[in-house]
Amino acid sequence: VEPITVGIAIGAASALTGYLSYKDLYCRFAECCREEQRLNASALKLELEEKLFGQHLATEVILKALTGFKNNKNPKKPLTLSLHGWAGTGKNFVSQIVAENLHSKGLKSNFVHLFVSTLHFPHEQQIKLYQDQLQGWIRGNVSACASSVFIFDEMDKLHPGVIDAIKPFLDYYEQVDGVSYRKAIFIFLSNAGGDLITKIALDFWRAGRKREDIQLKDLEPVLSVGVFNNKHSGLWHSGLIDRNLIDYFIPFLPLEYRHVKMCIRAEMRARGSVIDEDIVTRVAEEMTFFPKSEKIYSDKGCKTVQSRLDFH
Ligand SMILES: Nc1ncnc2c1ncn2[C@@H]1O[C@H](COP(=O)(O)OP(=O)(O)OP(=O)(O)O)[C@@H](O)[C@H]1O
Repeated sequence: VEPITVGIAIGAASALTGYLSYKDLYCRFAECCREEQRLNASALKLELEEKLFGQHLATEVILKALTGFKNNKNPKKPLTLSLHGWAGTGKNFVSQIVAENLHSKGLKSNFVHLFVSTLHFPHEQQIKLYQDQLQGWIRGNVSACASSVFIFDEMDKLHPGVIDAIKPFLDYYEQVDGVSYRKAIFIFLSNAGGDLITKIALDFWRAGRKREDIQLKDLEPVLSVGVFNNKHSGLWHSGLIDRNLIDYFIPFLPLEYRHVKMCIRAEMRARGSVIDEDIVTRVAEEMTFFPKSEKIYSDKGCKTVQSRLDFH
């Protein structure tokens, strides 16, 4: 008998004789919903600090919101986060990091669900159908796993009203039709409010103040009112805002030239390339910046960095 075969046999036997419970063993091979699993807050902090550039507010609020929520054994409502900002500033990127820290398979997990407005809810005439489907889908998934995560991308392209269908699930009810939604997490992504965020960032810049001095209180109230009154935010006159069901409005600041450079270096590192500062500068200089007079913020954030790098 080969030593390897013996090792496997011993491993299997010890597992079966009680070092690992049946559930542990099962969950090594199949994905399990572990509702009580704690969040590794320091790992999430490290990951956000290392990978997410130029977003001190988003990093701080996301960490605070998730640790508070996951440490609470008895939350009174699901966690709802609304992420706002210009294109390419990291909203999808952060959602992916958050998803991976909650369910290790991230967006591929059976317990993480991504809805894209233009893909899943494209027709204005079908709002009623979408509302029914959305309710059924969320009810089914939360019944199967209470700590399910739902991400709604392109909220600004969602017809007003669709999202209000899930309002009862986001409220302070202990149960709705026998299902508790209190451990679920809902994340909304939107470009709405990007103009308000940029204006405040620009005001700070013009006043010679540091970007890192912008505080949540400078932005959050403006953002919630702005989004509520914006017909194209997906949350126009929404009961979710009206009833204070959104826990955090999280601003993503527009990215500057130095952040774009950081994204380029990160992408080179991810590809296993040696970092060549000449290429970094060349790619960064190909990007376009606004406003016209000062050219501070990247029009597309870090969004086209990957494809531009292919040309160098
Ligand atoms: N702040 C950031 N820090 C690090 N990388 C970033 C950041 N913002 C964007 N990126 C990089 O750019 C890519 C595109 O960004 P992402 O898809 O997160 O933008 P977005 O804000 O969701 O844009 P949109 O509103 O257009 O959907 C990411 O996959 C990531 O590689």
